[in-house]
Amino acid sequence: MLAHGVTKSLQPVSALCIKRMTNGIQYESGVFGSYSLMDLMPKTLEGQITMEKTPSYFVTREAPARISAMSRETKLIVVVRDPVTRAISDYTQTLSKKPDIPSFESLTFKNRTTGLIDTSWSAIQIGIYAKHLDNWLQYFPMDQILFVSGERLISDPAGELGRVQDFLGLKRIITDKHFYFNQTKGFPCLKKAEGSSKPHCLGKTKGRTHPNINPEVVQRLRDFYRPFNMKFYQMTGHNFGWD
Ligand SMILES: Nc1ncnc2c1ncn2[C@@H]1O[C@H](COP(=O)(O)OS(=O)(=O)O)[C@@H](OP(=O)(O)O)[C@H]1O
Repeated sequence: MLAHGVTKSLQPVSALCIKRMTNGIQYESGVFGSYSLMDLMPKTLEGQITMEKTPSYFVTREAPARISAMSRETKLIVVVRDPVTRAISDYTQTLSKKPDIPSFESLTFKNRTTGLIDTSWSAIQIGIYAKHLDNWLQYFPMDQILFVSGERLISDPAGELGRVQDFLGLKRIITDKHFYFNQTKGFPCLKKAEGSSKPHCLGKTKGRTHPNINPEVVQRLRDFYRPFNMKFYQMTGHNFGWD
């Protein structure tokens, strides 16, 4: 979005504080003192948009009330992907940091014999999008929330970013022309990085190879998520095509 020249990111230190503030709107620490979310936001001039990115907000129970208290006009953008793939991606990320964790299959079930899924495992819990959205809708109307399809972000990045630009009231200046498909990476990349003439792909931690998961376990997870996905499609008025 920096291509627009009207967007502004938080400074790293502020972003760090805000990230940690998910545990308390009045984040307190001996070093930083006590801040409200607004105090940490950089000043925004007319024509600028301040953006803050913290994936865990969507699943943090206290976040909607706190963000609404800061500004009820805040626009919210959430990237969602098939919750089964999301759970495997989440596991892959943890595995890359802690190679000794138990298998995906054993973490998925509370009881493998009965097929009871462990919904307290965060990799599973996060994908119950309808439940998290319910919490946000207590504070924000649906038209202030944009759900971006993680799948379409890969198959048609310009189209999906078109929706983001429309939602933010920006001119559609990011188009197909900005992207190319990088065969080595297996993902779309930018033809030119910001402030450079060189192509730019996302880093090694984005687009990792996932481990093979037992197809029966994948099927059980598909069955588990189906009703929640249906509810989510109904709430958002958008079929994400995960079933
Ligand atoms: N263009 C492009 N290049 C690389 N990766 C892409 C791209 N578009 C979407 N993706 C998908 O983004 C997934 C990683 O994003 P995350 O949600 O984990 O990012 S974040 O750290 O939470 O910000 C990552 O998930 P994994 O495939 O599981 O690694 C990708 O599938």
